[in-house]
Amino acid sequence: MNKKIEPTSATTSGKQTEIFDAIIIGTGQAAPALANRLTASGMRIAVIERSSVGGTCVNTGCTPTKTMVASAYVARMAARAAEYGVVLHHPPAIDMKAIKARVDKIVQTDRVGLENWMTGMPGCTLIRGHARFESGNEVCVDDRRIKANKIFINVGGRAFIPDAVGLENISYLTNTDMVALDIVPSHLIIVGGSYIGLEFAQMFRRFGSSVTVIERGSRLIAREDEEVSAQIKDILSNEDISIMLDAEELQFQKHAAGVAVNVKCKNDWKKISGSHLLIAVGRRPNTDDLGLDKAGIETDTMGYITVDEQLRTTANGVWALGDCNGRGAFTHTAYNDFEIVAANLLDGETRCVSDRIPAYALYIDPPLGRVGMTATQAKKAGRKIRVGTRQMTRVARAIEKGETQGSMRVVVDAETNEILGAAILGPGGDEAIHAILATMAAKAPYTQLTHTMAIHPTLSELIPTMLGELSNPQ
Ligand SMILES: Cc1cc2nc3c(=O)[nH]c(=O)nc-3n(C[C@H](O)[C@H](O)[C@H](O)COP(=O)(O)OP(=O)(O)OC[C@H]3O[C@@H](n4cnc5c(N)ncnc54)[C@H](O)[C@@H]3O)c2cc1C
Ligand SMILES: NC(=O)c1ccc[n+]([C@@H]2O[C@H](COP(=O)([O-])OP(=O)(O)OC[C@H]3O[C@@H](n4cnc5c(N)ncnc54)[C@H](O)[C@@H]3O)[C@@H](O)[C@H]2O)c1
Repeated sequence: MNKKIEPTSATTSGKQTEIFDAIIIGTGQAAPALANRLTASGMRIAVIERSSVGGTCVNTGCTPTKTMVASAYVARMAARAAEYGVVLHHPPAIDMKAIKARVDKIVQTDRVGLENWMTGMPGCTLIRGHARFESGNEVCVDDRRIKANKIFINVGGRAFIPDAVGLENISYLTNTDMVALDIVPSHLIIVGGSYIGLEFAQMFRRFGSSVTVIERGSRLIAREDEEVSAQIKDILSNEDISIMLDAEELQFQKHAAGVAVNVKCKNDWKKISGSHLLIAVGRRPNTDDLGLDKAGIETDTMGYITVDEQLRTTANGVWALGDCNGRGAFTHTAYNDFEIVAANLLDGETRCVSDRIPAYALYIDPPLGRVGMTATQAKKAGRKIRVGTRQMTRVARAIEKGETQGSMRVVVDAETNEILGAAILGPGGDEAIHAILATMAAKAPYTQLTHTMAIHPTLSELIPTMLGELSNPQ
């Protein structure tokens, strides 16, 4: 049985102050693991959460969306069943309430598991409410005042809502509303053609919605190389998702169908109407209501907390982890922030945020796995590069699976043979990319992979082949 360690208390200006060894604000993706390490080292800690334990990832981000992506994949394969010689006697239908029930069950299991884990840690007190700094080492939660010499901020972010004509007069959805839907919108209009917009676009198209994506840029998911953006556009267009690029200006109005959007694309105004509108144009950090000024914690103009390489803020004894520090916007970057802070604080190491190799995936189908630099970024950084590519139409496993959209690309430093980055857009691309990530982390030359026997038939077996056919230096 866990032994509970109680906080001590002191009285400051008539108000009882509870004293802990450490405070964690927000139960994002760094907090639970950090709480575990801190309490295991004997500290008494307070963890403060104003909403659902597990934050964005568990409740309104990765977990519900990837659960929905799985349902959307089944819907797609059911619709394509005849191509595989599988005869369905009735056309497949979508039961959105059942999809939502599956999502809710998985989310709840994760959330409750995390909550039980944290409340079961000896010396961990979970406080419900909104935390605000009173000073560099004091935090208020409603009428409770708590103090600690170490404070960790893991407050995450929320959907950014742009200033746009008419938006204040209509109802719109964010990622939080999307994962709570138990109906299929007849026409979903999505503003924003990046991670959130594209994942929801494809899944709701597969559930049966008409979908229009409106993107301000001249291409989708513009952080990627142009060829990758173009292939992603083709994948979505092939499923009859309508895509409007170069949307310089938007105006919103109520409409009998739900909402109308006037879109100015290259000086030409177009009007579309739909039943539902999703705003997916980025995130903003939850730092505007934290009282950071009282603690001397600086932010940039967007509200991201300024941190150094070890994630220390400008206030002594205060760290910021996860999306709120602007150094990453993924669950794995938040978790890596925990690993850096815990290693430096508890294990005597000096790990830095710049040591990590950028890596992420876009969960459309097929998924895009990404590591390191794109070819464009590598060239901008002044590197002489060699590029390898292979289309999925030339990958045996993709052909056998009937999933030949996409390609893989790798960027190698022409002088050092070091792998600088890669993109795998294809079935299992989110998993296969890890072989390249591990090779990069080991700082091994690309020839390490060309000399490794791979398993047949896999997508990964073509990585050495692709590396054996690199372009001339460019
Ligand atoms: C739709 C969607 C899909 C995503 N899919 C993926 C994916 O597939 N893979 C991936 O890696 N990333 C994904 N992300 C991003 C990922 O969810 C975040 O990067 C991740 O949750 C990291 O968050 P965090 O640790 O910074 O905090 P969060 O998870 O945002 O949690 C912060 C917590 O702090 C609490 N809080 C805030 N302010 C206060 C306060 N003042 N007092 C008390 N509590 C407070 C909040 O209630 C919240 O619970 C997705 C995001 C979205 C929106
Ligand atoms: N698979 C994943 O790991 C995953 C999935 C979802 C979200 N996320 C995280 O969530 C974060 C937010 O994702 P996101 O897609 O909302 O934001 P984003 O910042 O990645 O992209 C926003 C997109 O909206 C466009 N845009 C901005 N203003 C616009 C306007 N007025 N009209 C039309 N288009 C406009 C931008 O050009 C851009 O393409 C990401 O940075 C990512 O880290 C990750």
